[in-house]
Amino acid sequence: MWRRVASLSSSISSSFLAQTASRLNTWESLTTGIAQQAKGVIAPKEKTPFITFVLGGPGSGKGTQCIKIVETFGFAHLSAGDLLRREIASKSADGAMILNTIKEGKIVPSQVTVKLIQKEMELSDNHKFLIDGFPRTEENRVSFEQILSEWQSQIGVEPNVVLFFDCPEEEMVKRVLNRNEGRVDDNLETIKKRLTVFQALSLPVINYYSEKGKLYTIKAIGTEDEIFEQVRPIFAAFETVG
Ligand SMILES: Nc1ncnc2c1ncn2[C@@H]1O[C@H](COP(=O)(O)OP(=O)(O)OP(=O)(O)O)[C@@H](O)[C@H]1O
Ligand SMILES: Nc1ccn([C@H]2C[C@H](O)[C@@H](COP(=O)(O)O)O2)c(=O)n1
Ligand SMILES: [Mg+2]
Repeated sequence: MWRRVASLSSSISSSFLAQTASRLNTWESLTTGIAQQAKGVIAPKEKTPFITFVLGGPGSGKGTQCIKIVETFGFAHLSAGDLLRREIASKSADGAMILNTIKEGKIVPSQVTVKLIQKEMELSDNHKFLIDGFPRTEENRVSFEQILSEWQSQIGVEPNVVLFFDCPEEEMVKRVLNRNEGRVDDNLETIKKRLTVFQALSLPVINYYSEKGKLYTIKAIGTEDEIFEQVRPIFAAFETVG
């Protein structure tokens, strides 16, 4: 059940949580018996959320494969990096800090990133979420789980699926340097820092989900289509169950 069980997190504004509470209560009422009686006419928002985290080093192909997953399985794609870049572009209060952090190849404080992700989830009409490039650190992971744990929800505090695109470093570097999208972090100096951060801070998160039995490791070399053929059966299996 989507129910408030604890005091509100100090890191998230009360008005934001009030909006979320209202939305989640809607989900609660509609995912109970009443909704089941109305089977067949349930709008996507009324379904239990299905959360996929998409992890992997810089240039491992997360964004590329997310596009294919969206096309094939109808997920909403929330890229943490894209949300942060949008903050920079909109010149928001955190924009300058985010830009400097990204240029340095470091990780933006979790409260900033989690807030952006939560807002997008709340605004989405979809119930299936691909959260790309998040959680990048244990701090990211715990921060997101804390938000979820404040609600006694049907989804618990964990993602349904965690994808890990496992790619050799030299291939990731090659891809990032060829990306040509004008990103401030697509240069050799920043990539080296991002790879160090990935090893030190992101691999522990990947190991955590491996121990939880949530991790699906994809060998991220070969053509985009070949890689997607490893991804497809993971979601196809959930479609059959759901
Ligand atoms: N299988 C592949 N073979 C060759 N190039 C690829 C492959 N998959 C993606 N690319 C290219 O590599 C670059 C990086 O891919 P993508 O942006 O999807 O990576 P990412 O994991 O999202 O990286 P980041 O974490 O930096 O956002 C892009 O230019 C993309 O077109
Ligand atoms: N959870 C996250 C995700 C991203 N960032 C910052 C740091 C990354 O280098 C940059 C780009 O992300 P990408 O597009 O490669 O997924 O954004 C972060 O701080 N925290
Ligand atoms: Mg990406």
